Amino acid sequence: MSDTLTPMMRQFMEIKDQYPDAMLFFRMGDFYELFGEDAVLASEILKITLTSRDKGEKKTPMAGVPHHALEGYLYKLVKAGHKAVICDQLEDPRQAKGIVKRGVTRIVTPSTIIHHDGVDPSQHNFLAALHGDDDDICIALWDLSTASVKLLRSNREQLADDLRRYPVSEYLVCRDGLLEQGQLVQAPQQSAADFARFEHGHAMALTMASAYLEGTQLRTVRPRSIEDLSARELLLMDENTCVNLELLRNMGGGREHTLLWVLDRTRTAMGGRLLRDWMRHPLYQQHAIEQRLDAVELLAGQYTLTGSIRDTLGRIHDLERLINRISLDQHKPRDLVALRQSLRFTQELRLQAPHCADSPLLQSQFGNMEDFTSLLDLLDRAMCDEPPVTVKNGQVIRSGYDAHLDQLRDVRGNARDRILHMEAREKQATGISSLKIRYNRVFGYYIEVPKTHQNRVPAEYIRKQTLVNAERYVTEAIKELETSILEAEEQLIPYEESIYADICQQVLQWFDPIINAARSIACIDVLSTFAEVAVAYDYRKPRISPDPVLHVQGLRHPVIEKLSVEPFVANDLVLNTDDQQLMIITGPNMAGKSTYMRQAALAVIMAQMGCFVPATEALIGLCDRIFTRVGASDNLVEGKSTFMVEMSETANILHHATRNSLIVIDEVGRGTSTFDGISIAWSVAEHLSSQGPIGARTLFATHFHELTDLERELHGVVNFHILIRENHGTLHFLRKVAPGAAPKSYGIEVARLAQIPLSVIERAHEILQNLEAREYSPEGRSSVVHSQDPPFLFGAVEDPLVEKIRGLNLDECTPRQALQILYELKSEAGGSDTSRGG
Ligand SMILES: Nc1ncnc2c1ncn2[C@@H]1O[C@H](COP(=O)(O)OP(=O)(O)OP(=O)(O)O)[C@@H](O)[C@H]1O
Repeated sequence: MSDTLTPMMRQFMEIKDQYPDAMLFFRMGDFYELFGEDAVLASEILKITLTSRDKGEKKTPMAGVPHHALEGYLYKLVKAGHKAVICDQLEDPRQAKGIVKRGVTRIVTPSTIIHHDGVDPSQHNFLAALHGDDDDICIALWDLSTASVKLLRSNREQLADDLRRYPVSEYLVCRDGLLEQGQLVQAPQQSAADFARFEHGHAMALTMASAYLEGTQLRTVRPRSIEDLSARELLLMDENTCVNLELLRNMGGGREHTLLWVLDRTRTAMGGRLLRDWMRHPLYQQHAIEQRLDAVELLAGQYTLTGSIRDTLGRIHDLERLINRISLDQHKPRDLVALRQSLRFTQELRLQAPHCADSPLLQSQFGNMEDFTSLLDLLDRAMCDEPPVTVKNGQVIRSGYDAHLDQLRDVRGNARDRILHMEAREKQATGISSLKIRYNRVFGYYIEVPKTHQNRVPAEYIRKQTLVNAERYVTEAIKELETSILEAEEQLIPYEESIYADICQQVLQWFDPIINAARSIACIDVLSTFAEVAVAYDYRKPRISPDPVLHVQGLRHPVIEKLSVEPFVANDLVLNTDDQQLMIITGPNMAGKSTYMRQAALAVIMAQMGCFVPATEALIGLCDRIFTRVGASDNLVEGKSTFMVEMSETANILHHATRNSLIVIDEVGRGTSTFDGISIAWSVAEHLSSQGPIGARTLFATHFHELTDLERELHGVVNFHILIRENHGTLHFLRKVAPGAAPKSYGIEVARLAQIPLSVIERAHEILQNLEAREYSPEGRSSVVHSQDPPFLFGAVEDPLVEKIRGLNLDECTPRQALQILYELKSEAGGSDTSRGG
């Protein structure tokens, strides 16, 4: 290290050397300063002024941010992919002998930023730790800001898909190659004792995550709740299905026009996060679902009660994150004020418990909220109403809370009065009316007497300084006064800080009750949101059945009915695993096939979340999984063609669906030749049918009319179509689903609607007639279905080979000639045998 460095820069370099890969924020007075390359980079990313430091060493670039604005800047840096190290002053600079002692207090990475400026209130912010081999990967998703963990299991094939569903901002892996963006960390030798109750893989993943977090927080970090999703009975949906149904995100990745967009009227941040959890993981347990539905029913039926519950909820801050910030020592005095307000309204919420006695779920949620009277009493007595941003500015603790603090404030606050009082006393005692008590930094307080009154100065005055026109003195009394004022000033802030820290400690004794209350508040928020939405949009309570049935009357699509300019047309739906197990749905493009099928899946998801459904009546048989094969979006990023995506999605369904699943197939086999496509669609339908190995409730939309023949072939397959009225070549979409197959496909009419040139439309009609002439056998059965005479797409064009065969006179051929002819024919047809004859 260079000898020319100042002691402070030497201290900086020593710390920086330990964290070469991070940007070091070095506390100096009211600023956090960055030096060297860190400063240059920070000035670019944070748009802050770059200056330079030029004290005894060569010029060093420097940039700084005010300490009170640190969190916002950290958030920006971390978002830009950097890691920040915070180095604080560990002692009061006024007390410091020589250079102020400094040390690293925390390290900030994407998953460890917990300040409200830096985290989305409606989302978790997870660190994902992965442990295991390709076949069995155990994952711990740890949200430091809420002290909660979710455990999942996955495998190599599904990993990316499983992780995509959660807001993860950092990944840890125990071995290379497990996940591309994962940071490699050393696998633990053994799991931490706290996690020993979990099975090995999860215990190891938890240990990896806790070691990493403790390394950033420089303190013990423990989760307060660990939920093992792999052990819960939940309705499973892969990420594809969530995207296809636009549950939380629309196809473009945004929140607009999703189911979440319709449902999210939560009033608290905690409720917002829980709603997303419930949407990702609807239940698969009749009793638990019914408990939620009963709670929603009670709330939906009591308008005034629910209104007042929701008003109260609206005043509760993010208790979960507040208490975690306090526990990780990253809080401001205003957080305690927010906590106080939130607890006050939590108390108010508790008063509603008796009105919710008929719902066991609501009762248990209210039961989990402790009485916070004594904590509130402490916060009321201790905390000012509007404390400043930091405790360093004082005025955080209310007067009357601590007698000594009041006394110190008194001494400082009354200093001016006491001086004026002393001045008046001295004037009177000496009879010098021009005597003044003044202050300067060299002498402190002193008495100034004009030269003209020197003869009246009492003997106990001690001369300190002579000016041209005046003399300055001190007295024992003035020294005492000064000492008490300065002492009070010096003691005041540290003393107030110590009281504040003590209050935080007392608050932390309530950590568990506050977290429990936060979770209950979240649950009450979501249930009352469901109630509000049910009333607002006329959703009804579904009945839940363990049998694989789906009977819905007047079913609507929750999103489209809100967006549609035309009145939404409701439809009925009956599905079971017996006589109506697989619905083949036909109808022109734009008729409403996708909408009808998606609304069925959404109704099941909503019901199993515990939400009422957009229907007049619904009997929902529990679904273990929902599968969708929808649309044909190229996944070029992953290098898969439209057809490949279609086929992988279909394969996934065929491998994993059970009799209790719900399957939505919106066309399959489109991205290949017609015959291949029909054949694939046909055999997929057979496999899914009740005669096949799966037999799940299935909605199957197709433009292949051939598939409607399945109704005659397989028990349980039923044709439905969407009604259309055709008037002089113009199509009217009636949106009504009716039994039977669509009479025709109307593709060309829809093409006309889309403004395809008339000449092309007319030619298409001609070609269609050609095709239709050959499509059906004389008995009216599809030729494709029965593999007789596959239709020629463009009329009867004779193959020259056929012509040649027809022209042969076999009676005049020797066997050798016949063989020769056969070789020739084969070679013309593209075969590779060589002729042996002459
Ligand atoms: N029941 C309904 N009531 C009112 N409008 C509807 C209804 N169903 C569908 N629509 C409207 O029609 C549009 C097209 O519907 P949808 O995408 O379901 O058609 P589709 O038959 O699946 O078409 P394609 O075969 O081209 O995929 C929807 O975006 C919606 O605006």
